[in-house]
Amino acid sequence: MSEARIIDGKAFAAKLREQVAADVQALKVEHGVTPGLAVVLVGDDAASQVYVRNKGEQTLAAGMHSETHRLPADVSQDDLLALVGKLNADPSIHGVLVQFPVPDHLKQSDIVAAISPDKDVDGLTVTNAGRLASGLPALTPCTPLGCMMLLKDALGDLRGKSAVVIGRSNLMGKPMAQMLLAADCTVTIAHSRSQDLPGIVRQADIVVAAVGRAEMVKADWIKPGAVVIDVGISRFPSRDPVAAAAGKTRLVGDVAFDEVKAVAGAITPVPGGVGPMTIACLLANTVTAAKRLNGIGA
Ligand SMILES: Nc1nc(=O)c2c([nH]1)NC[C@@H]1CN(c3ccc(C(=O)N[C@@H](CCC(=O)O)C(=O)O)cc3)C=[N+]21
Repeated sequence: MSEARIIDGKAFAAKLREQVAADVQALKVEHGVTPGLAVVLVGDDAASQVYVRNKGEQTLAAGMHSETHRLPADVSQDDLLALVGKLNADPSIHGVLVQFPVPDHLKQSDIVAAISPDKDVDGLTVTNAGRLASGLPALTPCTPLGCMMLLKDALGDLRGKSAVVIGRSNLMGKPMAQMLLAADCTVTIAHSRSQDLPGIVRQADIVVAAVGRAEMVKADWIKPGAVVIDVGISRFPSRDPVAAAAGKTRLVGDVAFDEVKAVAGAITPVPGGVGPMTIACLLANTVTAAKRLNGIGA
């Protein structure tokens, strides 16, 4: 058995962003529409600051309109919902995203519910979850969408494959399972309460790990040749003590990469796998939303 192919999510995401930029250019020239994304950040969580800055930069680089709204950590639910309402009504904005997590006094589900489903580029509203589950045109969550693109690239046809999704969050596990099902996979959703998780995962041609437990998925869980997609991102202090003292972190996925790559057929690394796809898919979803809001075929 040879070593797994390492799936280069960073390169794939760069190509997808080029495609998005070309779509944006065509929308501007042919329809006079510039897709616009508004990101709302509450408080000053360090990781969120980095993600939101990256989103803004990549949105601009694709030729789109970008707005970042920074609100204080103690903002009231009413003030936050008022901003979401304003963005829903703003014709220059086609995508509205509230960065999570939000401080404890705010209710995530109520915030999501306030976002117009047609501008819900995170695909988190009940309306979009229902559309996805019903096979209707939807805006779908960016991370599972990126995983599907990588899987289709790695495997071509997914029909009839056995897929195991580890994790059942609304943001990742559930929509991932729906997308795999729509692609005619035989889908199992496993989670922290599943009995014999290793035994379940060993059946899979496709493993998507999205539990948020560092290096939980081991080599002896993997059927030889399986495609392994690692969605986990855990942060630890850098191995270099000097860098660690300066606050540098290293990212670790849900998969024990070094051992699993000896068994798998293909595997995504962390970082450089699914993460970059998430932001590229956010841009793609914003273009999709802009087209639909303007009645342009999409
Ligand atoms: N409303 C909302 N929508 C989100 O989509 C959302 C969110 N809130 N809150 C946080 C999570 C996390 N997330 C990531 C985006 C990009 C990378 C990414 O680009 N990761 C790089 C590394 C980045 C680094 O070095 O920190 C990689 O994996 O190679 C990771 C994670 C989006 N999220």
